[in-house]
Amino acid sequence: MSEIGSFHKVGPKIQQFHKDGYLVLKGFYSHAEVDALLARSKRLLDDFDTETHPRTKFTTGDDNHVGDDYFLTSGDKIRYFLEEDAVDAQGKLLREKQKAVNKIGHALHELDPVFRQATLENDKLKSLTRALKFHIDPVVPQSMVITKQTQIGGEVPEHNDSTFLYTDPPSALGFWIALEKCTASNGALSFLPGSHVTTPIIKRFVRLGDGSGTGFEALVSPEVEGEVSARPKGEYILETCEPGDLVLIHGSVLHKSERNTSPNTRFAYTFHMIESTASAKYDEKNWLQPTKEMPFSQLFTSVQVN
Ligand SMILES: O=C(O)CCC(=O)C(=O)O
Ligand SMILES: [Fe+2]
Repeated sequence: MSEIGSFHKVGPKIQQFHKDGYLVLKGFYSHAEVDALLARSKRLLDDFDTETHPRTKFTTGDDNHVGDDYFLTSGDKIRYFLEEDAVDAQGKLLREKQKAVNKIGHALHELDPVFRQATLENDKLKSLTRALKFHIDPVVPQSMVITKQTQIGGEVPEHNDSTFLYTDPPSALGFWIALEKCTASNGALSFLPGSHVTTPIIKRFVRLGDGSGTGFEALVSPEVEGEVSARPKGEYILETCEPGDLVLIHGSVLHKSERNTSPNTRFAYTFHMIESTASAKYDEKNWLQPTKEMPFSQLFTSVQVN
């Protein structure tokens, strides 16, 4: 049964979301939508130009800065990030390009018509977001396709998303859509239920002061950090998914995914929302910054225009 349409009937599910910090909505996206998103993802991989990519183009010097810049300026573009084990120290690709990309980001929702349709122009998604009452004026700052390639698909270590999209107070909410079957062996997501309540956001991922590179900055003093970062109780739950399942991820819930050691890729489309009212201040140190040409995309606004 697909959990679509009248989301108001799934009040208990919203309670579940608030209790666990995440919620799996089976079949939220239709087969046709998933097929279109998957086909488009593959098309984007075909379009990947290795000649101009900082990790693989011919270079005689230290290209770390170029790599950082490629990442830091990707917020309003469609760019490609490689699997660690797909490229050697000389920048030579060790497998064909379509099987070497770890993720594509970060403005698919804005620039690509198929992803735009699934995100900003999706009424079902808007109804869901309204029903969640998580944001008053939600904006989508970023989107990605994560491919988790066969055999070498990198693990995503334990984290919470508000560390990466910090607002004060935290307001990030992740939308993660399985485009392929996700199992224990190809790196399905797992979650620590309830950790969004017990685990405060104690650091944020920032652009470094000199404008190059990124790092973590503590939000609490070192003495307090020891106390609040103590292991939260409980066991991780692995959430296997079918194509079209949508997982809502609270910005403070701990989650992760293991390396894909299997012969099957694990394509997923993921985007985030944050609050854009003055009461949730977007941090100017965040790695991702809106540009004049492309401010963060509004999903809907509480301001009535009529
Ligand atoms: O797809 C993954 O393995 C990790 C995704 C994730 O952490 C997210 O979308 O917030
Ligand atoms: Fe995440």
